[in-house]
Amino acid sequence: MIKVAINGYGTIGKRVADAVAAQPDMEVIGVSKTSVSAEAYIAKERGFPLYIADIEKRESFEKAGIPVAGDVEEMIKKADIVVDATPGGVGAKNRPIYELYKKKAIFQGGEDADVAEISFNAHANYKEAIGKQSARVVSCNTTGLVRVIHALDQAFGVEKVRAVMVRRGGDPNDIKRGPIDAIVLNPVTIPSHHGPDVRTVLPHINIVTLAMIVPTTFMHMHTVQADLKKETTRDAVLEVFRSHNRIGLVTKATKITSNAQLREYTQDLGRPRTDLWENGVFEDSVSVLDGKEFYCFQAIHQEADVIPENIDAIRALMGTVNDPDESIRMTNEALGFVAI
Ligand SMILES: NC(=O)C1=CN([C@@H]2O[C@H](COP(=O)(O)OP(=O)(O)OC[C@H]3O[C@@H](n4cnc5c(N)ncnc54)[C@H](OP(=O)(O)O)[C@@H]3O)[C@@H](O)[C@H]2O)C=CC1
Ligand SMILES: O=C(OP(=O)(O)O)[C@H](O)COP(=O)(O)O
Repeated sequence: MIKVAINGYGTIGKRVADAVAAQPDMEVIGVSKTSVSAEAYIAKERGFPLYIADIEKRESFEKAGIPVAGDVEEMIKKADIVVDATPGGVGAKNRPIYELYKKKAIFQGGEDADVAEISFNAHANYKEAIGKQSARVVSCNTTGLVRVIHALDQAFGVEKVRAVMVRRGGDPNDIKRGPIDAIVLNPVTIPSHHGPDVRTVLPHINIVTLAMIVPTTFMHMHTVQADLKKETTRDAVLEVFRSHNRIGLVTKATKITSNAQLREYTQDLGRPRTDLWENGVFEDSVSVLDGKEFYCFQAIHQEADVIPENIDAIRALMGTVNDPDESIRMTNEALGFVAI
């Protein structure tokens, strides 16, 4: 069993912990926080040993009825691999301790690309990540873009991509950013950082992205346009998406045309935390004009789509599964999901 520590038991960390616990070949040996909050009680309820960044705070946790297993350094020593899910930029500050104890480490998209040896997406570069000491799972928007661009590139070749990220203003529980009532060009300059971030995984892709932030919390929404190298048809593209295990299709029959309705749908499907781990491509939006111009809308659940990628990154770095398709299958099966 791979011993996994999750350093940062927050929006992403708590989802990664549950996903690790569901896998047949790995276990959570500890999670960490800096202060008592709701997630500390969830970690206790799940039976995950809780470690804390500042051991001086042990009394505050124990007064709150939360047992403390030790400090973060002790957790790191016990692990084979650490998933760092601390706030953006904190991961880079934690890297030296992972290096000190020679622990493999997975970072998240809020870190700069140079935090790790490779920027990771299971479908795009799992084999290049095998055995590496560190990886950065690219952020939710980049994960969503890489999945659809890589699928199109493999099937038809991609000349260039132009995409717009309409990003959520904050996560549902992230009241620090609300209430929100504005459409913020973010950044107002073009391109946004997403294009260069896609190229950390797919360096050959000619891509320009634009981004803004809007008053919603449920999911991001992308418009994706790609010039394909080979002539194709809408049906052929839909077939590629239908056969991809992390690209879902929001079908015409559901009458879903928004992130809110899609969240309701994942809730009714019984997904844990209503998580949409796959891309939510709107079937009716999939278009191929003049045989080579591809367009679509896709919803990206920011809290969820990076979670299976973290699991596959664990297997790749640990070198326990060399076939990306086998790892992806194991991960999806253990999470109990088939792409919508
Ligand atoms: N939220 C999202 O939609 C997405 C986030 N990401 C990326 O994932 C990473 C984590 O983001 P997110 O989960 O939203 O962040 P959260 O703020 O939800 O969680 C951060 C967690 O890290 C803990 N923490 C903070 N500092 C330390 C420290 N020094 N040592 C140990 N633990 C610490 C916090 O504990 P405490 O609360 O007790 O302080 C909290 O549990 C970021 O890089 C982000 O960019 C990527 C895709 C989507
Ligand atoms: O939108 C996201 O990152 P990205 O736009 O850099 O891909 C993630 O959801 C994290 O966003 P946040 O930094 O607003 O929490």
